[in-house]
Amino acid sequence: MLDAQVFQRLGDFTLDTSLAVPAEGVTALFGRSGSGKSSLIRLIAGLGMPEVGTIRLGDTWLVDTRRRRWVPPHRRQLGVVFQEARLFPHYSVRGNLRYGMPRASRDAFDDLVDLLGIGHLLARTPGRLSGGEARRVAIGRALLSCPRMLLMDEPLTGLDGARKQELLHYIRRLARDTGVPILFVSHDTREIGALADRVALIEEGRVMASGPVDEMFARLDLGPRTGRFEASSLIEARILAHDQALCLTRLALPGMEAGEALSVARLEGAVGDAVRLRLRARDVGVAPSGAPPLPDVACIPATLREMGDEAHSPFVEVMLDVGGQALRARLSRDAIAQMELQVGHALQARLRSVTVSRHDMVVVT
Ligand SMILES: Nc1ncnc2c1ncn2[C@@H]1O[C@H](COP(=O)(O)OP(=O)(O)OP(=O)(O)O)[C@@H](O)[C@H]1O
Repeated sequence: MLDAQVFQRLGDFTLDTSLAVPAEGVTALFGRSGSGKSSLIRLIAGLGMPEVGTIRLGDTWLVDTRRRRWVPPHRRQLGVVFQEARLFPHYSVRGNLRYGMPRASRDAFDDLVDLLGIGHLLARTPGRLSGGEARRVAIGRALLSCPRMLLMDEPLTGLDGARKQELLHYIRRLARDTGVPILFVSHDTREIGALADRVALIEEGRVMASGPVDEMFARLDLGPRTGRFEASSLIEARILAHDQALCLTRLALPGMEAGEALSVARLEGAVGDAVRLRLRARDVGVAPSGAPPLPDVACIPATLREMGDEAHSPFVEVMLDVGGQALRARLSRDAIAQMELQVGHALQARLRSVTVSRHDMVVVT
């Protein structure tokens, strides 16, 4: 859908990369501070021009330096949302949303207002909105311009935990219900775990790996290179039951035996809904197959697929296969030696319920 190949020098920094964003879902552009995320997004949005390169959206050339082609930002059919909402302060929310809105969007107005939960804010001015509300309005305004793609540069930065969760929920709904593909810049693995379908990892001005989010989380080689990509896995679970009295939801994880469940804080979804779980490697333990159960600990039959080789560390990251999905665990060298673990061994993965917080779960259907 979007293909960019750009070269640009910015002082001592060089952006020299390719990026491909598919026509559906959420693609996260992830990298450390100073890796070139904003510079790349600016070139795509048309806020700068590469020295050399091409940017193509579907079959439309936005940039082709060899042919001296450069489409200005307002004609790129891209909706852009930045960290700060950049609303017009003297217009009401309704006025902000309608500003520059093409006729074609009139029918979509009510649905989008509904989808973003901003109906009760329409008469207010931006000064009377919370940070999260203002960003929802900014997203609405960007979408009402009928964009072919939405670019979001760290739209959740600076929001507190609850507002962040709320906005994450709305962005997920947008991606699912509007069909507009989203390119989302973030350096927060939680956000990426909750939102992204694909991840492009940028380092020193170059996208050095990209792929489906679960595969990217599962790559042992990416952890040390990115620093902040905290070792974790994304696992798709299903809601088995809710326990109102105990305020719990019971989840079935892939490969789990009948009767087993992981109990987590009560979730909103219905029985049978899929839940995306982000599990930190340090919270996953292993035990020999057939080891006795423990209260509040879920057991999943697993196979040891891969072992990391971080030298000079007391810990080793290992990759387990649970029901066909990849689960990362961080084990001490001591435990590995005592259990005589080797690739191919069958064992049990163990998860304590309390290690999975609300921020690590998102209902996806
Ligand atoms: N106009 C400019 N002139 C000189 N250097 C620049 C310019 N714009 C960006 N840079 C440098 O380019 C590098 C990449 O910056 P960029 O803002 O793209 O990084 P980023 O990944 O978005 O970082 P962050 O997560 O902190 O926002 C940085 O070293 C920055 O100092």
